[in-house]
Amino acid sequence: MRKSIATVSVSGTLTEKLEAIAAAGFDGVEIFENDLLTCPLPPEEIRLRAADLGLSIELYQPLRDFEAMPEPDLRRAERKFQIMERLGADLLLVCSNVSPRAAADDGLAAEQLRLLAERAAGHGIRIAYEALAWGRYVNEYLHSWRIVRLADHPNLGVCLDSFHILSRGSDPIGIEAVPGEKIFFLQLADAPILAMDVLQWSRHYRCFPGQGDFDVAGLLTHVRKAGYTGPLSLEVFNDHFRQADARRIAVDAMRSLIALEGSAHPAEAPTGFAFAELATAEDPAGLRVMLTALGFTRSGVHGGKPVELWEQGRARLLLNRTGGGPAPTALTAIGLESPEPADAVKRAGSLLAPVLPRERAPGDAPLDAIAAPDGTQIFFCRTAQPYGWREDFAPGEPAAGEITHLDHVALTQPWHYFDEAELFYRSVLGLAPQEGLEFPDPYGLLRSKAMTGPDGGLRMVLNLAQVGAGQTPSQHVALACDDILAVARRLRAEHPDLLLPIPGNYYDDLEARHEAGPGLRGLRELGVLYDRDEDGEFLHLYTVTVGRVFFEVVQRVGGYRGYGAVNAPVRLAVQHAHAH
Ligand SMILES: O=C(O)c1ccc(O)c(O)c1
Ligand SMILES: [Mg+2]
Repeated sequence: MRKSIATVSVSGTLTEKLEAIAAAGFDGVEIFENDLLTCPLPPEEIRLRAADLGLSIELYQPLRDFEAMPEPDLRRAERKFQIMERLGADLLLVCSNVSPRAAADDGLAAEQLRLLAERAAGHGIRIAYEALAWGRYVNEYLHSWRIVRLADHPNLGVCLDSFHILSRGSDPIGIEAVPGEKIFFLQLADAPILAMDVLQWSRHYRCFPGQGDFDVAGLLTHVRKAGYTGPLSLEVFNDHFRQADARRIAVDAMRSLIALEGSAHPAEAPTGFAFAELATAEDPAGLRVMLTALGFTRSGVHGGKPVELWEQGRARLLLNRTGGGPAPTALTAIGLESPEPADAVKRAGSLLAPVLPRERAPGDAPLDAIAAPDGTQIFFCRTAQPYGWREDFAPGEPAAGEITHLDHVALTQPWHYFDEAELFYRSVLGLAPQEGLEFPDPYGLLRSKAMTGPDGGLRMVLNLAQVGAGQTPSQHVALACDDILAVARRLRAEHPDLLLPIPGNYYDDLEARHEAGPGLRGLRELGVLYDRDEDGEFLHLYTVTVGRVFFEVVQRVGGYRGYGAVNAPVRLAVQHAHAH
């Protein structure tokens, strides 16, 4: 289907918006009235710009508060038609009346819309009538369709907007009863479920399909069944997107439509972590001490690059000293076990992820990599033969210790691009978002969302440092083990300085919340934190930060699926105290 986007969805002047939208590969645009009013170019010039960029102007919007009024304002409508003719747009969006002067009278609304459609026809223009979720009387899509049917004019149809339909909890199955040729336009937006006034929700929190909680794909199925053949057009009002880079947001928008249509290259989802890679200084003495204390050994060195392989069980860490400079240790890459790495990278490319050039010497295993929104490199690879990446390291046997594998990695996301990251991991890696959480930090708020693979094999946590919390490190590698108390005892005995100390108040509260069973005994002395849900228990500890990264050791008991979120504020507060 043709792909379009409303100019209100991206930042900039109208010409900047059009350029960004065209660069992302869209076929058309909806021109939002405010973008035209504030543009110094005459409509004829805008028309030419769009044409030069290969964009068709799909729709002009909106005409407000028109129907069911004491008098229809046809003079205003005529002026809009003239502008549209100069613009080369032949579809006008009329959104349902919000004025207190509107009458609750479907017959009157239909009569006036019919008049409008008749006038529009004289200019070769058609009218798409949209029920705003907060319309005074018309706020359900089936109501707008009843009025359109009553008006019965070939130049009048409905505009369906997924936000208005799904925010009100209307059942989109009713769309199938609307003849496809009477659906003049389809606007798509997603949103997180929020308990707030629907107008505020719509104007500030819309996001692209796949970034929120609505079943936009389900709605699209009904629209297709109805026989709609027009464009898929994104219409997103979002405070962050308005401030972000237009080109980047436009690409994100296009990714959303590709994922929604299901037209990306197919690939099986990664099944787990092959490795996590830390970029580190020339002589990462502190990091080596930390890894040794955690039970890792250096089991291999890369044949051609200053990269060390540190292993314990199936937990694998690469220390990459290529940068060599004084930059602090940072988590810069992850390797994902992929059934078919070449397919995985094709899928990522078809979803507009930047595919990184392969840098490998002859004889090295092929490594396909892409860049995640935060710049983290993601390698699709296989640890096992043939083409196992581990062979490049002349590896010895991994050490046997308590640590068994990587449980999850947590990545810090750039400020205005959290939604982009969520859609990226959802569409490219097949991860499902869990409930978004917010944690108090002594100097701000940390927003966090866990993303999990189909069988729980791959877990990632996306963090967003809100205002003030920017200094708190939240990039970390979580290591799974079967006996966290043994790990904690050894650290406590040999490297007490590497353990993040946990306040006694935390344990007083923990003992108040949970009966002191055998699981809880000794946690206070060892600095181990605890959580429990219906499915199991979770024990975890944190190390101090090395550069910009810290480690977490976790033990999952039973079917516990979370990440110890209740304990995050304690961790953040202690990290602050440590850093200052
Ligand atoms: O928020 C609004 O006013 C508005 C305008 C036009 C639309 O298509 C819409 O969905 C909302
Ligand atoms: Mg709309």
